[in-house]
Amino acid sequence: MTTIIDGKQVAASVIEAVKTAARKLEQEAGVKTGLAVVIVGDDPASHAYVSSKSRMAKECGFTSIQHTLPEETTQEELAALVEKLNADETIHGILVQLPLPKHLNSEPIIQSILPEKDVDGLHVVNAGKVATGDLEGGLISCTPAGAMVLVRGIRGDDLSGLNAVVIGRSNLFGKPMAALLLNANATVTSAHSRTKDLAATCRNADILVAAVGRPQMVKADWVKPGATVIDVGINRVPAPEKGEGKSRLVGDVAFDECAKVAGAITPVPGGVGPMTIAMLMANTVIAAYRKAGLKPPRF
Ligand SMILES: Nc1nc(=O)c2c([nH]1)NC[C@@H]1CN(c3ccc(C(=O)N[C@@H](CCC(=O)O)C(=O)O)cc3)C=[N+]21
Repeated sequence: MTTIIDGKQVAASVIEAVKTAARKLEQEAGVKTGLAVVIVGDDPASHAYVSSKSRMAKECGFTSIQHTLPEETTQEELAALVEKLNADETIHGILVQLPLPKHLNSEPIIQSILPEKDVDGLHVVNAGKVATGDLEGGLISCTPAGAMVLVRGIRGDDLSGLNAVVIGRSNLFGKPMAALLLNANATVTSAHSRTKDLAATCRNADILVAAVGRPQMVKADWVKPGATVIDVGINRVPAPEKGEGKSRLVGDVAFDECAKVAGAITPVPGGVGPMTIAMLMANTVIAAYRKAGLKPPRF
């Protein structure tokens, strides 16, 4: 029997733990956790993500502020807002929604966020801590952190003796994911567009993680029987069966066929996506605990 991993349910239990932690921080230290989300421009998909982040932050009992800046915002204006939020004592987490409009350079903006407020885990200080295995000291990028929670739910905390293959090598996901798996003692392969015989490489994986952005690229004959398959892809594809002009979300894994081979598999939607938002909330309350000089709970 294949386990369909319910990311929504796991995310809901993370959110419950975050709520409890936020309440405790408020009662014991008088600190209300604060998250600032910054969005530039009017891309509808980005606005949808940002409103679900703001909604979730309120549900967790945080102060949630949203800064919506016009498309024509300059680099200097955005940098000035980040500086203001860095200095704001009531804000523990800052998230600048990506991608930014094309005329803005995201890298200096991300690197200007104080590492202790970088709840996206994208600052080089936080990326470096993940790379060196200092998982208690920094903030871990939300999507790989969420994917690891799902992996641990199936395979446990210690991945000794297991082969893990991560397809994709982005700074946003593939690199930190490979580092987290390695840190949990898996034998890790980072596969990518230049990998020779990707299918054979993947068939070796006890844990297969796909983050390439190609709809349904991973096929059943790439999956080792019994493997844990984590699908990080979110691709919107036409769905004429739902009506003209309609679309649906699919992952990087051909779910129906791979589910017949895998031991456990995440669906899209309802897999890694909800975990990303849950881990963002977890990072924010962790940042608030540290600012108050308290040891944060583990999520
Ligand atoms: N600074 C920054 N940090 C991010 O973490 C960030 C970002 N920028 N830009 C965009 C991506 C995308 N992202 C998602 C979060 C949740 C779902 C999610 O909950 N997805 C649902 C489905 C949502 C739907 O139906 O559209 C699911 O997979 O079940 C998806 C995608 C965070 N991102």
